[in-house]
Amino acid sequence: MLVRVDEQGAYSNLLLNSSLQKSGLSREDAGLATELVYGTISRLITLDFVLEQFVSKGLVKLQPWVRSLLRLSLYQIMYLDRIPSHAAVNEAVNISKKRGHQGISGMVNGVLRSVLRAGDLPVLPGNLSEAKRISLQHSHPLWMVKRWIAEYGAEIAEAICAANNEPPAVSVRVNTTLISREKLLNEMQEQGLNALASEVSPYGIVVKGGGNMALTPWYRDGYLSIQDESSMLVAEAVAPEPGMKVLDCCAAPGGKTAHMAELMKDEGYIYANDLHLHKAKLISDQAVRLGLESIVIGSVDAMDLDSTCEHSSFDRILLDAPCSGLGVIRRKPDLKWRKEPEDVASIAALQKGLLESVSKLLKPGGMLVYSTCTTEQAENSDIVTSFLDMNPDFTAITFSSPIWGRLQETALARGEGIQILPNHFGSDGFYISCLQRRL
Ligand SMILES: C[S@@+](CC[C@H](N)C(=O)[O-])C[C@H]1O[C@@H](n2cnc3c(N)ncnc32)[C@H](O)[C@@H]1O
Repeated sequence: MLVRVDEQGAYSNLLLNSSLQKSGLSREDAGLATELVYGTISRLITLDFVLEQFVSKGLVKLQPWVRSLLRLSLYQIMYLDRIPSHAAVNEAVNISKKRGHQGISGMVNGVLRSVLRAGDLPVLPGNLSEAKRISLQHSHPLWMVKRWIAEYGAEIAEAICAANNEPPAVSVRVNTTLISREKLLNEMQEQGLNALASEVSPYGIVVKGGGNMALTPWYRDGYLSIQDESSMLVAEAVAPEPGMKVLDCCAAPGGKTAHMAELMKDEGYIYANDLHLHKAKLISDQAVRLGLESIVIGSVDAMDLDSTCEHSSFDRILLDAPCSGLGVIRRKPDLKWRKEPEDVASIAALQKGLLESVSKLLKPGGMLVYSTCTTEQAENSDIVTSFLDMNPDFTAITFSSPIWGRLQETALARGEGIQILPNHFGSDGFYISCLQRRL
């Protein structure tokens, strides 16, 4: 998997899902494989910085599988307590004997044993700038660290990077049309799961060490969906009521659409649209699984919704916009190596156009929620602030969740919305802004 991500640009989350499904590994081994793949990818800059000091001909000259093997082994030595270092080295030597020749296994053995002798790593040069130090120590691209320092200051930038390297918690959203959170929580605890009520969302349960929750009968029977806790706040911010007419402009795979339908007790009408038809189909799969009938699927460019839907006709609109995704690096660690600074500017131009266009479809007195899973103000508060400047008939309103007070204490109020960072609650980075059209 590591070679395929490195060489062919494969997406680690998709590759892991498909490989683990085929592997027949036990729950524990699948968990370890996931940790090894994500951990090695997450810590790439630090691992390569250390390895460069021990591989005399340099990492680029190595065959891809040898480079990946060294990174994987060093990751275990530096970051995992449960695997004894000598076991990681022996395993690496065995693998290199199987895949290569004597010379390669000798080199792998030599490099890793020198690493062990070197003691505590990494040893960083003392003269680094703050940005460079954070980049090397927490393994994030320098441009990203610099952006976060400029936006949030060095201390928060470092906390974001550290949080991004923590394995994400598994959280599920309760389908309250079928069961209450309390009842599902009790069932889970009775079955021996380490399950706790989410402190971020009243619809969430955090499950530790429970493996893949999509394989449980609760998932099959529609009692729960797998969703990040921050992401659960978005439908709550939309606050749709039974009987309302709701538009979800960029809806696939449908997590927030389904949540809105659940909040509406499946009474009313939700038009769930996504540019990509194959992705829009995922929304109907979820709706069927969850027993939700109020969702109607569409597939057009959201820029064209204002010519296909009646103006001023929706009570609520959710624009969960396509974004750079820099708030979800914990779940998709290879994302930090794929993104370029230019990506933020180009997606911001699209977001601005989408917000302007879909806002025409909102009824006077209705509410439009703009959300993204990114940390970048260029995609968040800047978009909302400039929209409000251009549209005086809209005004930003306070998020009406019962946990708003707690959110307000921790998350940042930014540009008429809230910015949740990955270090705030250990959930995804999200931006949410509620915009009301004046009557
Ligand atoms: C952040 S994701 C939405 C996640 C979704 N709201 C959920 O909770 O499951 C953004 C979605 O926007 C879609 N998209 C991108 N550009 C679009 C456009 N111009 N019009 C409509 N959908 C678009 C993508 O296919 C992607 O599924």
